[in-house]
Amino acid sequence: MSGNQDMSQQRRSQGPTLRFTKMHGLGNDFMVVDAISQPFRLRPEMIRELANRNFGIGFDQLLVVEPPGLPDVDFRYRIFNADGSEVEQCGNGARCFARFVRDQRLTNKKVIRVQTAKGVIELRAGREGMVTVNMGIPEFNPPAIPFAADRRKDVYTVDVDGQTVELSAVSMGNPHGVLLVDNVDTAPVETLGPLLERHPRFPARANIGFLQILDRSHARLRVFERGSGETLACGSGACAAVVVGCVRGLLDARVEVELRGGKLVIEWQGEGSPVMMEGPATSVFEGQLRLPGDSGGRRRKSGRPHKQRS
Ligand SMILES: N[C@H](CCC[C@H](N)C(=O)O)C(=O)O
Repeated sequence: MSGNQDMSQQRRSQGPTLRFTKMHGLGNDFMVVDAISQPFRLRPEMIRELANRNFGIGFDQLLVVEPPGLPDVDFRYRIFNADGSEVEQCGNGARCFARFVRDQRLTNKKVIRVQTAKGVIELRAGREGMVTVNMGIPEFNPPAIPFAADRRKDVYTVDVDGQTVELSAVSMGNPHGVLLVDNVDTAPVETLGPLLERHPRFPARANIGFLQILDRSHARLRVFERGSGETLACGSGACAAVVVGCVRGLLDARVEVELRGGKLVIEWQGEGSPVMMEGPATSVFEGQLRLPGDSGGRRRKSGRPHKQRS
């Protein structure tokens, strides 16, 4: 589908129908697809078209539910940004994932273990659509983020756009850069966000958080997300910001993070321990669309099912 064609023009080529649910976590919005009960395979250019808010469905990320690839997990959780890139982690998406698999009766468990591209995370469904996620243990070692530095530091200086900025770097399974700002409302998100997202010192690109600390247990945050631009909320970004604030001695173990779309509660007991995130998951509508004839769950030429990545 070329860039200027919209979904309606594609309806003539009668491909498979795809059922999906539109969801969001504090306004960070998702197309969620059950790829267990329906065949599913989308190329990056198709994901970009579907993510388009004028010609497609419109979303920050596509979340895909697949059968587990490991013995001790319930599902596999794949995440694609609006630019079609597949990534390792999505915190707001994890909460919506937990709500989706229960709403769709794919499980009745309250504690759900899901395999992501970077490990296993645990989701716990609570009351009134609230979900708590064990987001795993943050990683500060530069090669593991990845971030180009000869050794780990709490604060790095990075040359960008003719200036030198101070930022911290951490992985929540996905890479994050975090800058401290006086006021998120006036922070240079639109200018520095895209430049740092693609900065050479982040060889896999990065999500860039702008953190305003109000006191030791309250903060405000805006995030320019890798592959999606600024979103109304970023769960892994809130986790990254809190652990950075803790390591720099500026935040306590339990922090309420105010994002443009609402509030998350983040808890972290220090190095080596996992980050816990609690927040809402909202289901907006269910839909279905006709995919172009050359997409969907067509089996590989050899007739074997689409290879499950390990
Ligand atoms: N843009 C992110 C993925 C989505 C993260 C965000 N939506 C969240 O809630 O954690 C990345 O490329 O690593």
